Amino acid sequence: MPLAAEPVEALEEGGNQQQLLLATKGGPALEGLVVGSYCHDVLIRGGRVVGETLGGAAAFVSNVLDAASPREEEEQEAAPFVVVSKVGRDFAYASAPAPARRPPLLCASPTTSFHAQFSEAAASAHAPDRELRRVRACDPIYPADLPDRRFAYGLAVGVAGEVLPETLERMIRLCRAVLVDAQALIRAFDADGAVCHVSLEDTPYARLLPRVAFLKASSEEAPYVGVETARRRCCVIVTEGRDGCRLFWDGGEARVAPFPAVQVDPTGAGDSFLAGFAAGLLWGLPATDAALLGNFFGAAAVSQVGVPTFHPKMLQPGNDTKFHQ
Ligand SMILES: Nc1ncnc2c1ncn2[C@@H]1O[C@H](COP(=O)(O)OP(=O)(O)OP(=O)(O)O)[C@@H](O)[C@H]1O
Ligand SMILES: O[C@H]1[C@H](O)[C@@H](O)[C@H](O)[C@@H](O)[C@H]1O
Repeated sequence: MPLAAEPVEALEEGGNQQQLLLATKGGPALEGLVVGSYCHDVLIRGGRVVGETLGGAAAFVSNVLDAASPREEEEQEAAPFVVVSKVGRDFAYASAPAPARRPPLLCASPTTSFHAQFSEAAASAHAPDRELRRVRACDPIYPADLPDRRFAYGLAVGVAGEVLPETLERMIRLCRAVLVDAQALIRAFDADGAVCHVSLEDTPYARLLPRVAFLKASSEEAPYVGVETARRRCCVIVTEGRDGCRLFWDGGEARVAPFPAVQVDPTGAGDSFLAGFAAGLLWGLPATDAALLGNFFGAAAVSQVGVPTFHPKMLQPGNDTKFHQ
């Protein structure tokens, strides 16, 4: 499939409003561009550190895109996508599978690091179950850090404001269709590094929305995205934790059911969802079916601590799709 020289309208006109023209349809796999930094995650419960893991949406996304790429079992080749990520010399996970396959750019500043403070109270499906604090921040990702060539699709998945507006704009120019995680656009940090949100409309990213194919937000982020305005510019997906997700587009919406899971760590659920969704579109699925694949990977992510390990059998037909501890 030739790549468009200019950004194209990602949604088909008329007909199936949610079908993104991304699929390979049996042709060679299409190259993607994932932009967002790997980070260090420290998990804290009751004032005690209970885990230290590789984090950053780019790590979770890479993991899912590789797992979901259709390959012969004996073929060890990774899925075709590039990750543009920045870390410091203190980066502790250079040999973990995702960064080892797609190494980050090294900076003089330290690796972005988050402390996730989990509440003891059982969280509802839609309430935040952790407070995030950014304790260190690596450099932003600049437009010049992106490879100078065309990509079939792009995923803007910053965690700490590293995907600058001008970087997203360059992604839109380079990629035929761009999928964006709202957390890359609306996160702000108070004096202690606590994550808070700003209204998308008040950011320089807002004017780029009509050139974005899909915008994913968690239910906590959705009010800051302004779904009613955003859905007129692109397709908006709101993830609702254990309740699955909803898709909103201009003139319609759909709810997509979840997969049952035993949640042990919610980190990366949204990232894994978005990557599963993108993989579904690459498989040629309509958006609602792609969202079901997103729900599958979201459920898989919460069932393990940190970046999950997927067994190849998980994606085989007839697999029992319940995720247990
Ligand atoms: N407890 C759960 N059981 C089943 N599926 C879940 C559960 N939690 C999350 N998911 C799946 O993962 C998706 C994303 O989860 P969620 O809405 O919590 O995103 P998020 O808040 O962005 O996550 P995070 O910030 O932790 O990465 C959901 O739409 C759902 O498909
Ligand atoms: O590793 C996690 C993950 O990528 C989450 O999606 C993000 O919200 C956190 O900030 C990050 O620390």
